[in-house]
Amino acid sequence: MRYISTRGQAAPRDFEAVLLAGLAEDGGLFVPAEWPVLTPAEWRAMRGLSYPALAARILTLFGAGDMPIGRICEEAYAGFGHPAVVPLVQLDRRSFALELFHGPTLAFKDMAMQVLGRMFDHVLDKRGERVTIVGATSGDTGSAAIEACRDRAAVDIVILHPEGRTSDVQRRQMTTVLAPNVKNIAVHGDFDACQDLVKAMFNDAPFRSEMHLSAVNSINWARIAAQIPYYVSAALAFGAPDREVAFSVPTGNFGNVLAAWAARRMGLPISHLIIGSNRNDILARFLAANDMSAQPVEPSLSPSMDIQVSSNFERLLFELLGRDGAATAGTMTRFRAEGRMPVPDSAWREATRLFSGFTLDDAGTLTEIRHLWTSTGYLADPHTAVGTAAARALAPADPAIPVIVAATAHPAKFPDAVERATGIRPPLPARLGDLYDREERFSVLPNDLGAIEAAVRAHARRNAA
Ligand SMILES: Cc1ncc(COP(=O)(O)O)c(C=O)c1O
Ligand SMILES: N[C@@H](CCOP(=O)(O)O)C(=O)O
Repeated sequence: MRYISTRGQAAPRDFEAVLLAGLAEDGGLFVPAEWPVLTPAEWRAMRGLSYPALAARILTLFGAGDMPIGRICEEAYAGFGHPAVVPLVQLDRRSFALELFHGPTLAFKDMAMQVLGRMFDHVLDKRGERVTIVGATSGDTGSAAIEACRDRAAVDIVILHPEGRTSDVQRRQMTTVLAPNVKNIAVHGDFDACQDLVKAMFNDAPFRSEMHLSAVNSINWARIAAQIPYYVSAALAFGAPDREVAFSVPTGNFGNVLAAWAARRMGLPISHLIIGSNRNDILARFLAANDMSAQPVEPSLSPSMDIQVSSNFERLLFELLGRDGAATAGTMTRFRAEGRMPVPDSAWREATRLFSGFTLDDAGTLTEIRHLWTSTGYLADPHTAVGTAAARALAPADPAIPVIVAATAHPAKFPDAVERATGIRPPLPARLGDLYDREERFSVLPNDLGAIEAAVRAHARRNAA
């Protein structure tokens, strides 16, 4: 399997090289040169596989088979808190929660990150190399990445989070990990600023090569690849490939729903992809009226989705534009310069045939958490609640199609919102019971590339010494 850049100017790579590279050197994102497409018989043959075996099977299709991928997946999911890894919970007659938060940091990011940490170990050990991972987080990627990379011999990791804009639990999950290879930086700015800083570090060629930068955000294709298996697992459980399913995905950076799109591109019968947004609803506005215009990021009760520039949209755009790298590069450059993405009408119409978007503000989110609790006894986190409300509002007309909602975080990560809605303060699992007593360690820096690069360099040098 070879990978090409969405901007058409980077040399094709294999899976291992894409894992290490993160962002392509032309500023684009890596995508498979050709999509693997499975026959109905091949999908059916996956029924009954354990989740780790299914994940290994999918990742092999994307070129990860040169690694000991079976062992990596077994180990990655061994510590999850549910025997099914990704259990399905019925919410009402036709909607179901696909719980993706049974990993160590209680959010769906663990699903891929536990695999990526082990992949990095394997590849770096084999090559005798060392990398510096830089990542941006609105709250969940950071803790999952730190948990997956802490104490790994060949990895230094620096995570940027927007100062004061995560939940306390999210921040503490990052800043209380005192492993020497981990550094947390709170940036004066929002998530988009953090993500821009990460991309700017990658686009600074001398710095990138000096530091051997790697990425754990979903700009890294390996993240998307490792998020595809749970869509496959859920669809198979409902009878795919012999029955259609729909997914509702609370969305920010567009990585999770892009993984669902990829599963469909591989031949899984997914009839609809419903995108749930909080008040930062650039994607919903795009789908409603081809209005992809970035506005200032506003804090919400679902802080992990407080994002306006959804990185992975570029991968979908590339497909909508007929895999034309020059057109994708031009569109992205104009978006960056003008804050508005000029998507051709035909491409927008094609997107709306599959995707639909729904916006839920904070009041609606609290109402939805309360409604779920009183009507079904299900305690949802605010992100998941955006997804369940979207599922109800935009369910496909055909009642035979089940709607599967990606339940992306454990309610205990957002106890204030859940308590406001239901009066119940969900407790953290026992292993995190002392989170509020642990020492926190992080730096606070301005939104300034020079300052951030200096901090990354100092961190990497200290650990190399
Ligand atoms: C809990 C939670 N839900 C939803 C999202 C949005 O997912 P994505 O950024 O892949 O669209 C995030 C952040 O990524 C998250 O942490
Ligand atoms: N919501 C995310 C934002 C980063 O998303 P990613 O999927 O690109 O890593 C977070 O929690 O940090």
